[in-house]
Amino acid sequence: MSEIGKSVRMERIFDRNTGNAIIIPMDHGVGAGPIKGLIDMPSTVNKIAEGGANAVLGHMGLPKYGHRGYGRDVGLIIHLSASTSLGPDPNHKVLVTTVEEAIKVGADAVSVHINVGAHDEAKMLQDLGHIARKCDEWGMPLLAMMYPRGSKVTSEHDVEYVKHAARIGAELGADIVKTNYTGDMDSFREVVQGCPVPVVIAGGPRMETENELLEMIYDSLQVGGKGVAIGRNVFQSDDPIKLVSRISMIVHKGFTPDEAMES
Ligand SMILES: CC(=O)[C@@H](O)[C@H](O)C[C@H](N)C(=O)O
Ligand SMILES: O=CC(=O)COP(=O)(O)O
Repeated sequence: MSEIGKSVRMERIFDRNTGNAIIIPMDHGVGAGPIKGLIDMPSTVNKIAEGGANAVLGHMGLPKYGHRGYGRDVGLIIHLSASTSLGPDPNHKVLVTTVEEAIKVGADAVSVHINVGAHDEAKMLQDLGHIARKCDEWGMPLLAMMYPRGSKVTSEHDVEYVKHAARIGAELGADIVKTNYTGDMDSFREVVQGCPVPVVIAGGPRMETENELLEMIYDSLQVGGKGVAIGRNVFQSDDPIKLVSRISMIVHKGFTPDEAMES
């Protein structure tokens, strides 16, 4: 029975025609505070929705303070993990919301953040397994943000670490994995081929140019990536509506970055 629920909800995150997704995380208010783009949440959500995003992702405060009650509908992913930049170890993510609480606010999916290689990796892995079981029980899709981070991780974009982190997410029950792009198509192909669930790429800090962002997105799709989960690069851009629409041309219509930029 719960498999039906997962299927129905997944279609609110992934376009049922293209099988790809544009997810815009807006959970930074916990980790980093009220940063640019996250002051007027309903307004930012509306720009993202009007641009053509499939879903927004955030903590419980997102529907509480960001629900619009108007405009184009988008999926809602409730983020269950948290840490802050003020804490002794921002890599130590703890669970602050339950799957049941996410259901009560209308979540179409939930997400957790796992830093593979971090000091508290063991607890985060336990949390991933626990939430995965709960999601299976409730028919709730689980997006796992799987980042290689820790004393043994020399580069967060190294394919050996990234593909390992992505595989962990799938094997421990995630329905979707979000992780870093590895910088080139050949290496990212290894990440996708080693992960049996859809992989979407993270954005990270602001890129120098919009074209650089669109190129990364386009390249990831050429080797099997299934979309994006990009926050700051979108909601801190000068024109989020325009940027999301360009990302949509690439993710859902197969445009090249040049074609999208010309639109
Ligand atoms: C911003 C929110 O958390 C909600 O409004 C979600 O976006 C859900 C709803 N589908 C919407 O599109 O407004
Ligand atoms: O939780 C944050 C994300 O999922 C990614 O946000 P970013 O701003 O694209 O790094």
